[in-house]
Amino acid sequence: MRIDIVSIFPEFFGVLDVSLLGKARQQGLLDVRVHDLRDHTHDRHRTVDDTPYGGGAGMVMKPGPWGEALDDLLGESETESDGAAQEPAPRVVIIVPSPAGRPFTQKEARALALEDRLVFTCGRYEGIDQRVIDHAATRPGVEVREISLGDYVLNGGEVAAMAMIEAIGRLVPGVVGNPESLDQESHEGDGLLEYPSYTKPAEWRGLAVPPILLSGNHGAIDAWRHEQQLERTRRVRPDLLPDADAAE
Ligand SMILES: OB(O)c1ccc2cc[nH]c2c1
Repeated sequence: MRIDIVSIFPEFFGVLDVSLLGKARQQGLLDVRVHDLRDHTHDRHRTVDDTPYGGGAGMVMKPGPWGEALDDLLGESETESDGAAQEPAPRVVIIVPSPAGRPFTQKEARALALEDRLVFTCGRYEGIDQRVIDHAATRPGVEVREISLGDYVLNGGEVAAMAMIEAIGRLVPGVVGNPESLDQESHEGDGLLEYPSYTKPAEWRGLAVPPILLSGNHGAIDAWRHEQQLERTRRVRPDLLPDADAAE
């Protein structure tokens, strides 16, 4: 999978050189490229924002630099090209982190992990001129998704993009050493929250590991873990319960 990230803070993504995703990049499982939006400005101050039409507080990111950045990544759209016959455009999903977007879910992370190419456009200020998003959607082979991390507002799209890239990248086949470990996580499988985990020592600060986990009875352990998932989900996220369990 190739992932392109466009931001005015490219240094923000240095962390993608380390840990699991850094190893995946070295192994060629992920091809992550970070681009500075200001490389697509042409004035001395490398300006990327301006005042909003219609008034209001804050600044809006200018369409020009974004249009050129996406042209650079995706090739010029048909309205700019000479209209000559082209090969079918490869599919690309442009992800626009936005508090006005659709909530990001593990289900969407799984789907996006199957894509060949993602482009993250990280806005700042009051956001990106809407025409950038509208025009991007007309590009051949491009799907644009405005996605929110949750019902809160960050200062820009970089943190949201980083979270989504980690959630998606770890699901790309080969990135996580033991793919079975992904099945037991929250929001996977039956959608319940994960059960509590314990490791040595058997007692710590007067707190013992639940005896069932030391029994060696794996059928009973599985049953106990499922009940723990149900109890935790009822307590913390009843909205995730299957209808039958919710009625209890
Ligand atoms: O909360 B967010 O996910 C988010 C995303 C993008 C921008 C751009 C300016 N503020 C933002 C907030």
